[in-house]
Amino acid sequence: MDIFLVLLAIVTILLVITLMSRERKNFPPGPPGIPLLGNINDLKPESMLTTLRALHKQYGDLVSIRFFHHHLIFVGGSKSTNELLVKRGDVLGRKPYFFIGTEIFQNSGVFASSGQLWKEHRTFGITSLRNFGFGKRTLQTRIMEEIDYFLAEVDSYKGKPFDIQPLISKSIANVIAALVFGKRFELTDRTSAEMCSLLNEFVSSTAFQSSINFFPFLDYLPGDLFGSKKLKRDFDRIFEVMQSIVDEHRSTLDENNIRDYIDCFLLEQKKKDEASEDHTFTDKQLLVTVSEFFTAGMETTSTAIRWGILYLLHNPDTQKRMRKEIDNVVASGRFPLLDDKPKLPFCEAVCYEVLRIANVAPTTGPHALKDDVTMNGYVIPKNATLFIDLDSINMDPDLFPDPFKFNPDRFMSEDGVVTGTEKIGSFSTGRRVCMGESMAKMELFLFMTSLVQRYEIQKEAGKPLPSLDGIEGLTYSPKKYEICLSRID
Ligand code: HEM
Repeated sequence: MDIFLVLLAIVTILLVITLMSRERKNFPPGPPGIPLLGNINDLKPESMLTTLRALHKQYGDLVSIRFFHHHLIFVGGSKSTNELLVKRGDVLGRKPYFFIGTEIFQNSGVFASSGQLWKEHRTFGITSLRNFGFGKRTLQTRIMEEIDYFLAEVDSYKGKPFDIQPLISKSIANVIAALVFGKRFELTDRTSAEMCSLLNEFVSSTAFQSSINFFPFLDYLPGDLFGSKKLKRDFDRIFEVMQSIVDEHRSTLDENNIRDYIDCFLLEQKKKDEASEDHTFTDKQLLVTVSEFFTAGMETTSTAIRWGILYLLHNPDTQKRMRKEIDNVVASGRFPLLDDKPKLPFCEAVCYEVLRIANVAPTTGPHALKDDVTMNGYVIPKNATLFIDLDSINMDPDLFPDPFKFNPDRFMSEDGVVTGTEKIGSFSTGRRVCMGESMAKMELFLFMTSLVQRYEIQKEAGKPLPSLDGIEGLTYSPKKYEICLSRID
């Protein structure tokens, strides 16, 4: 009898999966996959880039992948992405289930939230952070201060080979920390080093397309094959540190001296509490938003700078040309600034080429639609998980001929002006476009130009050039490498 029941249960489950995984008419095309299991063999997080490139080549802008009964739809290409996210505007609905967003960030914050909560806190975040320089030129002063510390630390290596990752992470973390926490950490600070290391590991060791993001039950299996338990442990520690920063702010909050984003939030919370209003300015919302801003603001930009240094190492002529341009415009004894940018078009073009070719965010995070959407003759169902494949824009040979070649001149017009940068897909587009785009571009330009002005980027004598292959995770990051930075005096 028991065996009969078990068999019946198995057959029922298989039947349900089969029925749920049946594709409707005009479903976006994709590889056929194994019955019931779907395409679990076709999309491996560690080789997602190459797989998605091949799938778009074969099937076009819309590609569907099935994990058991669950459909993932990848929208690629500039035209289709714009059609969906810009022309149709308000198509994105509630965030679908994904482990990181649902279990770790509890669908709070900005990145992991949706609907009214997302709208309110995206707007509040942008407005509050702007008071402290976010997206404004006044942020330059903060970045230049950090560059001073950064270069002093670089000097201490005296041209000897070293891994620049921890230093870049901590320096970039300090820029966002100034806006969000109102303070910078010493470059030797152990907590800051621990946060950066946990977050770097988090983004390189998991992917939005990992099975744990679609099948919550995997977290309950014994052991930690899918890394979900470690992820929870690491975030418990990150939240613990963030909570202590929030507590410190709460105990020293002064309405007449608002220091940073946390203060703005706490003040808003207090006002709403005092007015006995129902509101979303909860402690959980604060903790998650602060952690998201810190993660998004630190990891992506520092990864882009690391790619930039690596590409310059591989392209010494580009370094020389940047340095010549800087030396012609910037008097010795000071660093390049944003006001110099119009006179440093090649340097700016290099930054754009780094953003394009490095593909720091190869796909967006998961999204879902409010309703079924018909496009390019296919129907994208609202219960599918949707990803925008930004890599397919940045590597589109029609937009960027010979896309795998590092060629900053593709962004230079014949009369030496920066051009064509709007074609880049790196920050996504539409309502969910990256909140920190202008900050990231500012940091990339200022860090890269100051570094090239002062040092020659070289590989360690006798060693081969480090690989330009990256590690696929939540972001696409370079493998660990060492460089020598020899001072130019
Ligand atoms: C090179 C650097 C960066 C790249 C390539 C990048 C890329 C992106 C992309 C592609 C998205 C869209 C994600 C999606 O739709 O799921 C995004 C969202 C976001 N980014 Fe960035 N980002 C960078 C730097 C920054 C910085 C410096 C911040 C500073 C706070 C930031 C904050 C955010 C936030 C909060 C979101 C979520 C926006 C929303 O869902 O409304 N990013 N970023």
